[in-house]
Amino acid sequence: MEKIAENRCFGGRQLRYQHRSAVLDCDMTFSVYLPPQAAQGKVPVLYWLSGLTCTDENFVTKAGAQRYAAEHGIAVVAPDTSPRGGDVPDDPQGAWDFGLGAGFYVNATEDPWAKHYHMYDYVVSELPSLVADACPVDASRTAISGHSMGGHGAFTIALKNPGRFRSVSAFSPICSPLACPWGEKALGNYLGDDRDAWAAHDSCALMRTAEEKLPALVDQGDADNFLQEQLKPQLLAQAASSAGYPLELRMQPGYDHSYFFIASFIGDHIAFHAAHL
Ligand SMILES: N[C@@H](CCC(=O)N[C@@H](CSC=O)C(=O)NCC(=O)O)C(=O)O
Repeated sequence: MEKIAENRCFGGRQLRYQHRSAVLDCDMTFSVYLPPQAAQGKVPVLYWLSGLTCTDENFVTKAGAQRYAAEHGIAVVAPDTSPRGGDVPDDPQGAWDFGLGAGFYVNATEDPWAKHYHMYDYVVSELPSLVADACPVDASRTAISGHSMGGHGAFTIALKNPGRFRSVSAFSPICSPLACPWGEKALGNYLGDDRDAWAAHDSCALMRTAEEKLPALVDQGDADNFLQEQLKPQLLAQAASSAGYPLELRMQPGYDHSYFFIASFIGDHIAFHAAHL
């Protein structure tokens, strides 16, 4: 693994690494913010999963998270959103909602996607091991968050890995890929036609049977143009209510789907995770 960038930021360091991924069979890049406290010893860590079309850099350059991560002494890891490289297949029509930049945090089982598209294993296994080797983080104090497709990733990964995370949050998450066009396209292609296989990556389905109940926060803008057709937070609220899951869903008036929304509330999310780390 090679460090390819380092910038001083709020007394800490914003780092970027490149490495060969065995799980994805391609070269990958990820970013880590280390707060000033990391100079003295291990710090808790927040994994951030980005949305469709993003690389590791969107969150790092647009969310303004470093100020709050420095305040609370939390490292923040931001991976890319899909495998990358010339031999990684993309959407045949070049659409932005599938393929490159749209790995959906699952392990594809269908060709031609199955060779590289294993973002679930990458985020759950390979990446934490690389981070632990390179950075002073305390893996026993880990939280996860994300935006849109990354909110789906954060919730499904937290729900599928009890004991691993202390808290989970999301901005504008895709709440049920079983029930929206983005999810149907991605999971249909990556996992095939069997919708039972999709349910293993659906936050609502997973929440209904969850044994571990993590502190959970969701922010959703009510002026988000993807709200009705793709995101459907009411489905997550219903699943949480029927399962007795402690989800706080905050509808934020006038906010859209952009990083301006994330930047407005990322401080709340980092404080929320800090309280549980
Ligand atoms: N290019 C698209 C818009 C795509 C978009 O809005 N992507 C979001 C995530 S959407 C769900 O996963 C995003 O985070 N974009 C990156 C950014 O920096 O804003 C279009 O043309 O509509």
